[in-house]
Amino acid sequence: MIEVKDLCFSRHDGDNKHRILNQLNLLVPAAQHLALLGDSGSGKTTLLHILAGLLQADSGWISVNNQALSSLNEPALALYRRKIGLIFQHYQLLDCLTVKQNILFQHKLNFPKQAANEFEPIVNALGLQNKLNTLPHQLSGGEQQRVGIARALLNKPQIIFADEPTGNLDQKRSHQVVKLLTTLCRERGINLVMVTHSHQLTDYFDQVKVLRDGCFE
Ligand SMILES: Nc1ncnc2c1ncn2[C@@H]1O[C@H](COP(=O)(O)OP(=O)(O)OP(=O)(O)O)[C@@H](O)[C@H]1O
Repeated sequence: MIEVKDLCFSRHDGDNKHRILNQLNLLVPAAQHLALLGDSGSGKTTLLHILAGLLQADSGWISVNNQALSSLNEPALALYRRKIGLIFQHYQLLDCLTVKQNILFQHKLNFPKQAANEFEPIVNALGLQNKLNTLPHQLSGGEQQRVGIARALLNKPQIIFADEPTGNLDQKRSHQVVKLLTTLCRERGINLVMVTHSHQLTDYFDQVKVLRDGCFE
């Protein structure tokens, strides 16, 4: 569950202060899925980064699974970030590693002593079983994004934040990827917050919010 109250965040551009998020409120109940829309520059990525513990809010209150983010010190924040999955528009795969190595990489870093038991079911669900020894540049955009989703899911995240994961895909592939992502998250009870520019993809979500002038419409 994600709760946000009166969240404010500004960027400084020289002497100018630019308010990006202004008294923002949000509630995403446990296991629910939120689609986050808004014009370019409206602050979607900024909000995602604050919720992921990558940026610090100026003021306001954020609670994720009953844990107040502002109360976490740096080691606790690092632990928090381990429990979330991040999916990016540009996939962020390591080009010198195979698909299998890419999917396992973060799990090995986060849980060096644990077996990746979910590897096979996740790879099969995403239809990647025949691509495991392939390098990322030999894959289509949709396939690369499925590798990004597999990598995020393997860490057994409580929450996934996805920043325009279909930004580089055509309409058909976008629907395939979002359908897979939402289905796999639902099966696992994972909260999902996905930034998108596409209103056509919002049918897969429980909630749709549009950012404008620093708060939701
Ligand atoms: N590192 C930064 N330094 C200064 N300003 C920034 C920085 N990153 C983003 N901004 C500004 O903050 C505002 C919100 O940016 P953000 O990336 O959150 O928007 P967005 O809604 O995700 O946009 P898009 O849909 O184009 O990705 C924009 O005006 C942007 O120019």
